Amino acid sequence: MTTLNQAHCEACRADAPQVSDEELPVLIKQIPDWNIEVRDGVMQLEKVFLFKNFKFALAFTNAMGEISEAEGHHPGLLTEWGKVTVTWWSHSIKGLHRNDFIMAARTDEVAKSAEGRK
Ligand SMILES: C[C@H](O)[C@H](O)[C@H]1CNC2=NC(N)=NC(=O)C2=N1
Repeated sequence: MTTLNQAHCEACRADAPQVSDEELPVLIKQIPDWNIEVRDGVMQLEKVFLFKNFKFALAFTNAMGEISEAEGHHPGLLTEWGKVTVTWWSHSIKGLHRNDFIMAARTDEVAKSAEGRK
């Protein structure tokens, strides 16, 4: 079975199913440091990554842009001095899809090799 951080996103179709109540605890266990937030009724995955300064935060942001473009699935990215807040959800279904868990795991992989982590 492919682990989340080696998987790839499928196309975001408007009729795709959201992650079920049964799948959610199984998937969230695989990305242990991510939080579930609900904003305007939309369930999202969120995690804050800390860096030594803005330059390193911006470099991580740009690296996230690269993998997002490659996968055709994009996060919310709040880039501040010393930290980046990454938020994943599927706009097309206004909630969480397996793609979001894949990209959260891929985000952790990018962060592992990012310079200037705190
Ligand atoms: C046309 C384009 O591929 C779609 O709008 C993609 C772009 N990136 C996306 N990213 C996210 N997070 N959710 C989407 O539904 C989504 N849709």
